Amino acid sequence: LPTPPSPPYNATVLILGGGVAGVIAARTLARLAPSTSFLLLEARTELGGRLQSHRFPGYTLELGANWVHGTHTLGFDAVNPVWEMVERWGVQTVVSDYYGSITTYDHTGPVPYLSLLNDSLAAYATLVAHSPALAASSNLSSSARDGYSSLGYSPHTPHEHAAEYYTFDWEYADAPERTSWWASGSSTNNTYDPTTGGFSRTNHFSTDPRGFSHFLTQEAHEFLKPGQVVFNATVRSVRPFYPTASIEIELTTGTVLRAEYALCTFSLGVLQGGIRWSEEVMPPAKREAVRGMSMGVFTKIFLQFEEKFWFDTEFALYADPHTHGRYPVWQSLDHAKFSPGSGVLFVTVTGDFAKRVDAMPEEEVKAEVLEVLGRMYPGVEIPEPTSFHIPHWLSDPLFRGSYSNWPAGFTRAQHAVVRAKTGGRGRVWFAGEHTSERWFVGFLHGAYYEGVAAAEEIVECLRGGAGCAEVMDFEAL
Ligand SMILES: Cc1cc2nc3c(=O)[nH]c(=O)nc-3n(C[C@H](O)[C@H](O)[C@H](O)COP(=O)(O)OP(=O)(O)OC[C@H]3O[C@@H](n4cnc5c(N)ncnc54)[C@H](O)[C@@H]3O)c2cc1C
Repeated sequence: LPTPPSPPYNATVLILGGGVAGVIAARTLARLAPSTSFLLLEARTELGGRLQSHRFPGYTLELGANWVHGTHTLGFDAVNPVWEMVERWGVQTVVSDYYGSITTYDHTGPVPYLSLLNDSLAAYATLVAHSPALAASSNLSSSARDGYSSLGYSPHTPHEHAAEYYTFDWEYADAPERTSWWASGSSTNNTYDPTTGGFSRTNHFSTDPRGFSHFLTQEAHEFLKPGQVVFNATVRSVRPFYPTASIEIELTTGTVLRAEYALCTFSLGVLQGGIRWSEEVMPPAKREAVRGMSMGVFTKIFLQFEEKFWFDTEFALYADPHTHGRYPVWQSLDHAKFSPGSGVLFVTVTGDFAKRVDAMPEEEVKAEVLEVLGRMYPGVEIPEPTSFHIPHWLSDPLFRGSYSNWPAGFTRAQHAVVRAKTGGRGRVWFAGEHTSERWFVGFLHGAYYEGVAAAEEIVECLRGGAGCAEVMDFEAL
């Protein structure tokens, strides 16, 4: 049995947030230091964080993460740990055919421009292939747009812009102008290229009616003991507790919890503006670095119709004549591979356009989406959808965006500050998708590895090792 914490502590370690990073950190603590008491605090009533689903009649929709990006390549060692859990718990997935199953449209209806998509894919492949050389030359400040331009790729027409959007913005949730060339390439290679330590080039899409989060909740059920998780626990402030040089967490209910150590796994968006931090926990240099990174917005808009009237491919790309990123990427779930007969279709928006959509009344968004469908299908009277749903990741105070993006000009040193532990004597660790340098584009596997790494350091610290000692000198920054 775990040793009870000595008064005045509620636990030796408080884990803040029950997404992938928090749950996997808890699992790591339970495995490596089973006698250590910990409490996982989560504002919602379930685990999963940005793994969240919603039901339409007969179909489970993934509002957040939907894909395992990269699995495993035969003959190579690297295996995506999320893929291992997905396989272990029998989560249903199918391979997404991003480039082989797509129909192209513009405002006049179906228009063939797949060759432009292939050009943009080739440009993207060259862009990411250059990232190791950039890292070696320490030339890390260029944007992906600088990279494209220097490689001779520059889209001009709406079709070319749509093709570039599909290969870039749709992944990074932001535009090439605002995204680091080096970091986007490095994260892509570390995920997809087995020859540079990545997993594989396949993307598996969850179709599990229990929700994609099933793998994480099952993993949690296996090791979490009653009383180790507190739901409906929304953290309001994090500060040191001086009498014993430990950490004090105040919930929005006014309840105060104390622990020797804390691990904060809240999203970058929440770190940027959702919590009252004491200066010891969020020194000015760290606050500045946190603000310097950006939180992308990736919003899927779901529609269900009585019956399907659209493309038979998995994906469709729409090129708007005037506005870049206006309802560009469409996915059909009423497809033989997914859920035939479901009548479900969704469109994804990102970046500035997604920010606009997040702030609009849903009826207006619906009207715009139906208007675009009308342009894609000029001869079809577009029916009223029977169900419609938009997740609001940006305005949700528990996330404040979808996943982090590494801006052009943001340095590795600044990122190290975002990740660094604080609290005077190293009492608060930070982990989550945004703290992963190797897999920064908000990947589930980045969150996983960061949860493991932070918990391992805490265990080292508990054992009296170096984990506690090495605290960054923020004053010197
Ligand atoms: C729309 C969308 C699509 C995505 N698609 C993919 C994909 O296909 N594949 C992929 O690999 N990744 C994808 N991602 C990214 C992936 O979901 C994240 O990288 C990952 O889930 C982050 O896990 P985390 O533990 O770092 O953070 P989170 O999941 O955000 O966990 C943090 C937890 O802290 C809780 N919390 C926040 N504030 C407080 C507070 N004040 N008090 C208490 N609790 C609080 C939250 O409720 C949450 O449960 C997507 C994300 C989104 C939003």
